[in-house]
Amino acid sequence: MEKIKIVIAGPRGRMGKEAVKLVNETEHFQLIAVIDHKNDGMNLSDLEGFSGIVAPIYSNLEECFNQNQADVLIDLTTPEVGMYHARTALNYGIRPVVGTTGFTKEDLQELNNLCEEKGLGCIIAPNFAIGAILMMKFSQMAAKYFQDVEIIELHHDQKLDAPSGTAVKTVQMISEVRDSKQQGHPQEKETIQGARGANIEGMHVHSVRLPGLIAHQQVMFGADGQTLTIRHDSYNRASFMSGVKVAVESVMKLNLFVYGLENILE
Ligand SMILES: NC(=O)c1ccc[n+]([C@@H]2O[C@H](COP(=O)([O-])OP(=O)(O)OC[C@H]3O[C@@H](n4cnc5c(N)ncnc54)[C@H](O)[C@@H]3O)[C@@H](O)[C@H]2O)c1
Ligand SMILES: O=C(O)C1=N[C@H](C(=O)O)CCC1
Repeated sequence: MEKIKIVIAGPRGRMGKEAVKLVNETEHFQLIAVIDHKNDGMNLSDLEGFSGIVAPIYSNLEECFNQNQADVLIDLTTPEVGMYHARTALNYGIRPVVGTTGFTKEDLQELNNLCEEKGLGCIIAPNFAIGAILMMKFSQMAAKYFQDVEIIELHHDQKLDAPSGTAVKTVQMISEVRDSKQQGHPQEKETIQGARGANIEGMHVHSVRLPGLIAHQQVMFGADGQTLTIRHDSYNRASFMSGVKVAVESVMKLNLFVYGLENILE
């Protein structure tokens, strides 16, 4: 079987390190280069923690793509950088698998259009953990029967974006089945701004940031005399890697834009 040639952007990050390990340990994957805004011209194997993992380091994405024939770009960086990387990859005929969160609706639309124009696949996955995908799907199922919902997402305190990509995706999935509803008391007033969290499509999203956490979300539904809580917890970043693997394998067979791993899992 021909190996899938992969470039990873953000290899020294918390997720990037796990992705390097995954690609390095997967027989039909080949790490051909990495994108890092530091260490340009060095080799990954020269850096602490990557002993024996040979891949040239580029700070310039175009230079990397001009010098290496990649199939897939895995991006695990920051929203602005990730958007630029995904757009550039598609322009080079390379399929992006993006775990980076914080993309806007306009960003997603732009990538969708670019995929159509180029006839290429691209996967944007706000959460790669299979359990998180199920948590979102179960929440979507529950929302058919419970209209009142609040989302509490909890992450480590080094996270840059709020609300989380998973929370935004959960709102989107629930709004596909939930009639619009103004929740809470019609005359409710925040005496301190932000007390009710973010309001996305009429659903309140509360973002908790604490050291000790990794990635967690609970979706709470309420109805007369009962509540239902659906919760998922990631306790380490290895929990995301089976999803990254599936996404890389799937994107090679795709010629369209996919937002959310639930769309490719069987
Ligand atoms: N989809 C998922 O399942 C999932 C899971 C965890 C994290 N995330 C998201 O992935 C992203 C990364 O998370 P993290 O915890 O690894 O963050 P991190 O801060 O540990 O890593 C980000 C890395 O990006 C690098 N970087 C920044 N600018 C760059 C550039 N121009 N070129 C190359 N590299 C650059 C940084 O040096 C850093 O090493 C975040 O957006 C986070 O929300 C998604
Ligand atoms: O660590 C993070 O940052 C995570 N971000 C994702 C999100 O924004 O939903 C989910 C997984 C961890």
